[in-house]
This record gives sequence, C-alpha cells and structure tokens, in this order.
Amino acid sequence: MSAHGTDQGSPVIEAADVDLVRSGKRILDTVNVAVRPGEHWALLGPNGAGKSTLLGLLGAQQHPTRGSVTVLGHRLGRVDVRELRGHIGHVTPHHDLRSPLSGRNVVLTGASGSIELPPRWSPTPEQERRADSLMESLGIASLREAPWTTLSHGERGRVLIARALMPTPRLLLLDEPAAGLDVAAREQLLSSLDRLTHERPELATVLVTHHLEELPASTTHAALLRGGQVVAAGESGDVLTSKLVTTCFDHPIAIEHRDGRWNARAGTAGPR
Ligand SMILES: Nc1ncnc2c1ncn2[C@@H]1O[C@H](COP(=O)(O)OP(=O)(O)OP(=O)(O)O)[C@@H](O)[C@H]1O
Repeated sequence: MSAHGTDQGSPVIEAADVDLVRSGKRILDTVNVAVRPGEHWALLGPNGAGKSTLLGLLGAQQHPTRGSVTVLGHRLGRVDVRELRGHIGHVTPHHDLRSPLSGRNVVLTGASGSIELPPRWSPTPEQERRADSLMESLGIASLREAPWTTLSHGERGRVLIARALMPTPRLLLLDEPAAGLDVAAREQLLSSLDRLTHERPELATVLVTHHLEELPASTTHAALLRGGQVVAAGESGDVLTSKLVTTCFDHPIAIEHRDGRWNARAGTAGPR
C-alpha cells in the first residue's frame, strides 16, 4: 500500500508514516497506506509481519503511536471512533459468539453493532429485507434458521461477511477469510467476494492472507509486509511478482498468475 496510489477519488482510509509500538516493540514501522473506493487490496507477509495489526489500525480499532490515520476524511484521535467504525466492516476469525443465534439473526447483529441481539431491540422491516438480500447474494440463504453453533467454518465466514455488510460500509476488512476452508468452500467464498465487489463497485476491501491461492480474482492491489514495514505496494500485477514475494518471505517463491488467480510454489534460488 502506498500513499501514492491511483488518483481515483479520495482515500476511504489513509495512514501516513504510521508507527505502532506495543510493549516496547515496534510492530509497524513508517507505514504509508491509502485505500480508495473500488480498490481491492491483498495484504500479504510472513507470520508476525504485522498484517492483523495493520488491519486493526485500518479498522479504527487501534491508534498509531506516531503518524496519522484518516478515515473518510476524519483523523483518528479527533473524532468519535464508534461513528467511524459504522463505515467499516471488519471480519475477524475471533467472533466471540457462543449462543445458538440463527444465521439470519447473526447477520442482523451487524445492524445493532453487537455480538448478541440486544434485549428489546428488533430490526426494522428494511433491515430484515437487507439481511435476506445479503444472505442471498453471499449464497447462504439456506442458513437463515441454522444455529450459529452448528455452522461450519466456511458457513460462519460468509455469515460474518453478510453481517459486516449490514450497515453498508465503505470499507470491508477481511482477516484470513479462507483460512481452514476446504477447496470447495474457499472457491464459494472467493466467488461471493467477486460477486459482492461487482454489485458494490464503490466498496473498498482489504484482505489479509498468507496464501496467494486465497486471493479473489477481483484483487486490484497488493501490499507486502515484512517486520512491520511495507516491502512493496501498488497494483497487484506490479507487486505479486516472484522477485518481490521472494524478498518479502525471504525464501525463493515462484508466482504464477492465470485466469485472474495467483498461485505460489518453491522457486529457484535466484529470484526473478
Ligand atoms: N500487544 C502486543 N504487544 C507486543 N507485541 C505484539 C502485540 N500485538 C502483536 N504483537 C506482535 O507484533 C507482531 C505482529 O503481529 P500481527 O498479529 O500483526 O502479525 P501477522 O502478520 O498478522 O501475523 P500472522 O501471520 O502470524 O497472523 C508479532 O510479532 C506479535 O507477536
């Protein structure tokens, strides 16, 4: 990611010279990020590179130690972050729901901004229609009545994406959405994401993954992170190269890009 991306529209979110220090450790180091409407970013890097931390910062869940983060033109620290978070859908693998809420009710909690349905809260007919339509477009209409506790990993992932989309966010953040999915569930998820970005052309997305095979064909941009620093950022075709990915993971990796999708395998010692 870079502050020097394409110039189409003002950024949905922008981080400028951001450092993030926790327990004396610099987890992010001079990170510059700008995500514009309609851009679909992949955030890649080895374990511990700082990907989830950066996603949390983009989701206004954390404040930078130095530098600035601007969400929809509002600088963090000067605005009510709860208000800002309403414009950002954040899907994490750590959704702490333990009750057997139906799939549809889980989606509806996206409207109340809560994990459980709040007592005495009931959705408007419009919110109910929206939940149904999102479940339809994510291919999970059959899960309307299914209890959360019985859903598979892949089903939960798609329910949480529908939930995150309830408030019609401008930015959707996805933390390893395909982790642990079998190949069919992964392909269903990626098709759902491709369809979603087609239906909502102004939506911006940032997807964290370790695996290039888990990138939707709609990915437009990529950023490689290593040791809290951005190794490369820009249009996916310029960044997802054998040479740059080899540098990022410090291991020879050969990248192939075919029919819009990427895959990676062991490369030769000399990076291309
Ligand atoms: N609160 C904290 N205090 C100290 N160190 C932290 C804290 N939170 C995260 N870290 C460290 O920061 C680094 C980056 O963590 P982060 O989870 O962002 O990496 P990641 O790229 O998402 O990793 P992974 O691919 O393994 O999920 C790690 O070394 C982690 O141990």
